Amino acid sequence: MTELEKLNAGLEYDFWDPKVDGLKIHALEWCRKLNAIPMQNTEEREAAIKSLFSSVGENATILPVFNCDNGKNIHVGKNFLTNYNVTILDIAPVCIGDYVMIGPNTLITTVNHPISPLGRRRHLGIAKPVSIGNDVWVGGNVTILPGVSIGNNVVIAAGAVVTKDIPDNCVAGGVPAKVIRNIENDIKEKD
Ligand SMILES: CC(=O)SCCNC(=O)CCNC(=O)[C@H](O)C(C)(C)COP(=O)(O)OP(=O)(O)OC[C@H]1O[C@@H](n2cnc3c(N)ncnc32)[C@H](O)[C@@H]1OP(=O)(O)O
Repeated sequence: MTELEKLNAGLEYDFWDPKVDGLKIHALEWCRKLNAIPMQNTEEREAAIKSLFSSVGENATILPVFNCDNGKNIHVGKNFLTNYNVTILDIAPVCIGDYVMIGPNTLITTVNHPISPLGRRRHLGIAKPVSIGNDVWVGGNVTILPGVSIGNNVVIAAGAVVTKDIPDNCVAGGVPAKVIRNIENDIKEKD
């Protein structure tokens, strides 16, 4: 198996492998372009977001500085908003629904490194997908860890570290994040 095949199979891979490392080039180039486009050039920014991501719905707003690791592993629905300094390490797929807002300085990471120092000296990584449902507000300074699924109609409180799945219809917060309270979904068909 090549290192890329191992990565895509969810196995440990060598992140120094040139083909694995090469995935960053597209992201670095398009993040640099997107971050440099003035905010008032809406159409140019939307075109850059489309080039950066695998898929994105209408009305995407991404404030600078945005960074990601591949871009083509990011799938986003409509009405997506990220505030300043959001980072998505999309070594594995990151699937985000409709009407999702992400607060400043938030990190979504799909990648872990071994706990063993020998594994880290061998530059091993392991990637697991992250998914976020519809109508989710992720507050500022949140960290979402590899393999986590967040349901629909969820608020992640500022500063949370989300280590495990979060169900639908709740506010979750803390380190590690736990459900703080359940909330109603007041969305109707016409909304
Ligand atoms: C897209 C953007 O740009 S977002 C802009 C950036 N803004 C932010 O990041 C703000 C995020 N907002 C928060 O974190 C808010 O505290 C909210 C939305 C989670 C408040 O949610 P509510 O359900 O109304 O919480 P409420 O204020 O009633 O507090 C409920 C409990 O949760 C606790 N709590 C509230 N916020 C947090 C938090 N960030 N972390 C941990 N616990 C929290 C409260 O202390 C309280 O605990 P208690 O019952 O023991 O007293």
